[in-house]
Amino acid sequence: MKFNIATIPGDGIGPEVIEETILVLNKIGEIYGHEFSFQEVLAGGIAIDKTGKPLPEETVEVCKNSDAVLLGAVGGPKWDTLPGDQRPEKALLGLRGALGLYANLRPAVLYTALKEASPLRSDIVEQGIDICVVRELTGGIYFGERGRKKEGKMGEEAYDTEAYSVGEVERIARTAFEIAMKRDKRVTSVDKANILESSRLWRSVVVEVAKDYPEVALDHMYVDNAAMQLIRYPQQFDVIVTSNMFGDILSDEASMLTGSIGMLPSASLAEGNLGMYEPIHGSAPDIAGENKANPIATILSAAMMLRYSLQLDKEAQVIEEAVIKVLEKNYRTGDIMSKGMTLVGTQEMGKLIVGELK
Ligand SMILES: NC(=O)C1=CN([C@@H]2O[C@H](COP(=O)(O)OP(=O)(O)OC[C@H]3O[C@@H](n4cnc5c(N)ncnc54)[C@H](O)[C@@H]3O)[C@@H](O)[C@H]2O)C=CC1
Ligand SMILES: CC(C)CC(=O)C(=O)O
Ligand SMILES: [Mg+2]
Repeated sequence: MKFNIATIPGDGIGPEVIEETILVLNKIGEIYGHEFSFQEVLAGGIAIDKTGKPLPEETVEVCKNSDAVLLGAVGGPKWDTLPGDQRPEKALLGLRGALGLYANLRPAVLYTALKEASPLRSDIVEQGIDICVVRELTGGIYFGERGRKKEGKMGEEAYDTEAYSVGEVERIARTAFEIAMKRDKRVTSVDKANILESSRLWRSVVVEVAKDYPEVALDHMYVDNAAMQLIRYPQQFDVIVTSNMFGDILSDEASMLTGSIGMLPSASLAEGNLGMYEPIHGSAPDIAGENKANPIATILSAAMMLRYSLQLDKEAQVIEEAVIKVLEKNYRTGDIMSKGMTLVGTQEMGKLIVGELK
């Protein structure tokens, strides 16, 4: 079959990890007789440099007309002094909004081969970690009203607004319960309902949605406690459903349980089949251009793309198995390196994974 994939390499390590991922997809195409047609488009800092805008209209159009979107990362120090609404990161929010990508799935799985890379106590690590963070992606404080007021009690004030509607919470809660039904049937809803009105609404809507899923055990946790519990005893979590900002923060934390942020993929899903797939990390300016970035998060994001947008389950599994095989052969990028392992760069890791595809 033929599939049209929009690719957005973006900035920093984005182009490096996307390049390896395209090699993996091309090899999958060759083995299974699919044609992946890649159309590269601009977003982020590179788009600002080339067009003056972080998210050109053409990019949105190409993405809307594709079967799926694969993104590296955007942002970097070069653009840090720009006003908030002109920054590269605005492209991400713009794309998520324009494509209606309200559900962000971030699976944190500790591979057996990487147990030594986890910073957790060995008795905790031995039990294995498999958590799915379901993050609301088109609402909350990243999309709320923001601005500045010239006069405040102590001078100029700045504000950002967290707001959620019943409809927004209901659809993300439903996504989380549907996912839990295919897993261990446990949902933890994370909020700050002891303080925030938006969290109180969130909690009441999640309780209502839960009534449609009597087989799923639901509990609630305040976000500060959840941040601590993730380290103390991660096995207590199966599916975590939470708001845009809490999910952003908790998933970076959860990534470390699996060894590195360079391991965690994500799928951002809309109502239909269209989805955007990206590693959860950013553009990592500190290692950009040095062939040091771990491409596995992006390669596993491509596997999620095959599974969720292209319905190629078998091919997705083949990619995931190839990643495991390379890790079992003790190859490591710097972020997951430990004693006795073989250190490889971004490109070598990509080629090793391609070599394991069967
Ligand atoms: N989805 C996106 O495009 C995102 C973009 N950003 C942007 O990226 C820029 C840098 O942000 P940071 O806060 O530094 O977060 P970051 O995720 O880019 O980097 C944090 C740390 O993790 C390391 N790291 C990240 N990905 C890695 C990989 N694949 N392999 C090995 N090490 C990796 C980096 O070297 C750095 O030490 C900023 O402009 C930020 O706004 C941040 C998060 C998400
Ligand atoms: C750069 C932000 C807009 C987003 C972010 O950190 C993320 O989605 O993980
Ligand atoms: Mg983030």
